Amino acid sequence: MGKPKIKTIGVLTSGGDAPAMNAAVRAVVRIGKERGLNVKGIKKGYNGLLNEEIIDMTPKVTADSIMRGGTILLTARCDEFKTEEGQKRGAEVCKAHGIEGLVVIGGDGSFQGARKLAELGINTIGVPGTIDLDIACTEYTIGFDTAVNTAMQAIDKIRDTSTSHERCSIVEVMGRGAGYIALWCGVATGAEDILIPESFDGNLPKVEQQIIEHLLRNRARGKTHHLVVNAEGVGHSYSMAKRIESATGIETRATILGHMQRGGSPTAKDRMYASMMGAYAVDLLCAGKSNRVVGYQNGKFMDMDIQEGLAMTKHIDDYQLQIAHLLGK
Ligand SMILES: Nc1ncnc2c1ncn2[C@@H]1O[C@H](COP(=O)(O)OP(=O)(O)OP(=O)(O)O)[C@@H](O)[C@H]1O
Ligand SMILES: O=P(O)(O)OC[C@H]1O[C@](O)(CO)[C@@H](O)[C@@H]1O
Ligand SMILES: [Mg+2]
Repeated sequence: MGKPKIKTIGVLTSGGDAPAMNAAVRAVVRIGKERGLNVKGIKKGYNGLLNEEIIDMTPKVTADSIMRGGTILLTARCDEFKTEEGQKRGAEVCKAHGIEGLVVIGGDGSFQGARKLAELGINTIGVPGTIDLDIACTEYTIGFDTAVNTAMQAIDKIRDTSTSHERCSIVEVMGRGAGYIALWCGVATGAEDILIPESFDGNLPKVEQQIIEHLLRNRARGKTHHLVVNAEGVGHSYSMAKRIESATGIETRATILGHMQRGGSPTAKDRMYASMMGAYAVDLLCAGKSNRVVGYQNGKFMDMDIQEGLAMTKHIDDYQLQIAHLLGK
């Protein structure tokens, strides 16, 4: 690889944190150094950019971070950056600190900000970091694998006690408007019902009635537990539990797993893919690229225009849905 034209790049994490964001940051720092670049770390996402919370990144700063959850750069959501003034100021801060290229590790919202910075002359590359897996241009996002495994382990535990008490349990998992975490956890824990926003038409009484009938059928067959994995995009787990209990007389409990799904030591897959994606982003910047998002498709890391990537829509595979349903029957 020839000598890159740019000398200094920045890296930030934005939106909800995701396990293995640290691996991506570490790769940006180490591969950046390898390519002869200065690397600056911007703390607290776009918030820290606007407040100029910028530090020099050396391999020492990222030492002992690859196995840690969260993000050593901290993260935030920043409404000011959604405004034109905020974005202009962000680009000015980059220029004032000599940051010619920027790696933004975050979700779809963060990529909107990255696109604006690219329009304002900062070479910007997005790296998909979100547990939700809700970015259409990539089959993998940093943190999803760890989050699914964390949620799966929690649900296994709930299933133990639910079976002992012969209860019905509803477990609500994260994912925002996407049902990937629910689908994966549901299949992986042998859930009887999996509720995801992609196949939810808004008719809650209908869904509850289906669960009630399924639960009663299973009880008649002698099944001692009934596990429902519900995506937060469907929600209403507590009220659902109350209505199921009063309709069936079977004790029903709801658990919302919440932020524990975003923490914890990342899986090997997340560490590996995040490392590759962080490195890939640096190499795109070295090649003079901007306004690109790194992805993983058909077994390969790739990149595409951010706008194009954001315009794509993602669908949960029909076959997977159908099989998930049959497995829980
Ligand atoms: N339209 C936009 N224009 C500019 N910046 C944006 C835009 N939308 C979001 N951002 C910036 O990106 C930040 C993170 O966005 P958001 O809260 O949607 O999370 P995300 O990156 O999608 O990650 P996750 O969904 O995993 O939490 C926002 O707080 C804001 O600073
Ligand atoms: O941490 P916050 O701001 O409550 O955001 C929670 C949201 O962030 C995510 O964890 C990641 O996008 C979603 O699954 C969830 O809806
Ligand atoms: Mg998002």
